[in-house]
Amino acid sequence: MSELPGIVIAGASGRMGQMLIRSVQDSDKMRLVGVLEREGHDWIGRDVGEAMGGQPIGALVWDDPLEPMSQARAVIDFTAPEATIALSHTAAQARAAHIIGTTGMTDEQIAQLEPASRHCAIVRAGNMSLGVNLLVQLTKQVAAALDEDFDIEVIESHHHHKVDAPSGTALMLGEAAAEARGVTLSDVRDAGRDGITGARRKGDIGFTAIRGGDIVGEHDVLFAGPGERIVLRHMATDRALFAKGALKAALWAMDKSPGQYDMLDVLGLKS
Ligand SMILES: NC(=O)C1=CN([C@@H]2O[C@H](COP(=O)(O)OP(=O)(O)OC[C@H]3O[C@@H](n4cnc5c(N)ncnc54)[C@H](OP(=O)(O)O)[C@@H]3O)[C@@H](O)[C@H]2O)C=CC1
Ligand SMILES: O=C(O)C1=N[C@H](C(=O)O)C[C@H](O)C1
Repeated sequence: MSELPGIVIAGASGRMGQMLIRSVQDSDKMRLVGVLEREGHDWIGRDVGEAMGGQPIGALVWDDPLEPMSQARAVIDFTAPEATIALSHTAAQARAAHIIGTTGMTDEQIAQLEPASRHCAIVRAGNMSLGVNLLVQLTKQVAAALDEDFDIEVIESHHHHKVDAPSGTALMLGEAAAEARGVTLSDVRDAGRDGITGARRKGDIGFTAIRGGDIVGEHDVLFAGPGERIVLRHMATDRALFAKGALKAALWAMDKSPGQYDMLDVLGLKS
């Protein structure tokens, strides 16, 4: 029996789920003990390698999370808000680290993760890439250096399947800018302009969401001031980037005390 730590992937048939399964299979630091899909999904009970159209890999698709998670040190979860909240209870019960990439969670849903975080480590980030997390820190630096004569806009582009807006990453960047300015994002957030909106309110942080084609994920933070503009940009061209960050977070979190963490903790970028 392998000594490598066991990993479970939730949302197995999803875009990120399948990418994560391939990444764990390619890793020599962890082993896949099972994957999760929702009750009634036609992959349930099958070997996930075969379900994905390839060779069997010895990991089954489960609808009962407790079974595979009893053998796991971490579960990686890129699904949907309601699925993530339900899974947090099982991760807590199994004392497995819960790595959450799911975006689109409301403040109320995020608060519902707190009881689980008393029993296991939770790492949650709207973007698991090194580049975006560096961009968060750069955004803080630039926003702190400029006054409100510079209007801040976060512009994000994603594929046409994406269901939430603004993206989790855009919100991370907006939070970073707001924190650096000493304001609360909900007080200055300006999203979804349409019609006679009135002039831009000084100090607002605006969000624009573009959806189209197969764009993996692009984020600009624009600082538009009198006579000059600064644009900080990240462009993701491959979802493997997010999977790489998630695997790093899983290895990091499995030995951590219960609590809530983010990718700045994992990457040692906290200022
Ligand atoms: N933090 C990061 O770095 C990144 C985060 N993301 C986020 O990850 C999430 C998933 O993205 P993506 O893979 O593109 O989406 P997909 O729609 O391709 O996959 C979502 C998966 O979650 C499952 N799922 C959805 N709702 C439920 C539910 N209620 N119960 C159980 N399973 C459920 C789906 O199953 P079914 O098909 O049966 O509905 C599917 O397998 C999104 O929130 C996205 O924004 C994406 C990339 C990077
Ligand atoms: O849904 C996606 O695809 C992505 N979602 C994340 C987000 O909402 O920011 C991260 C990445 O941009 C891809």
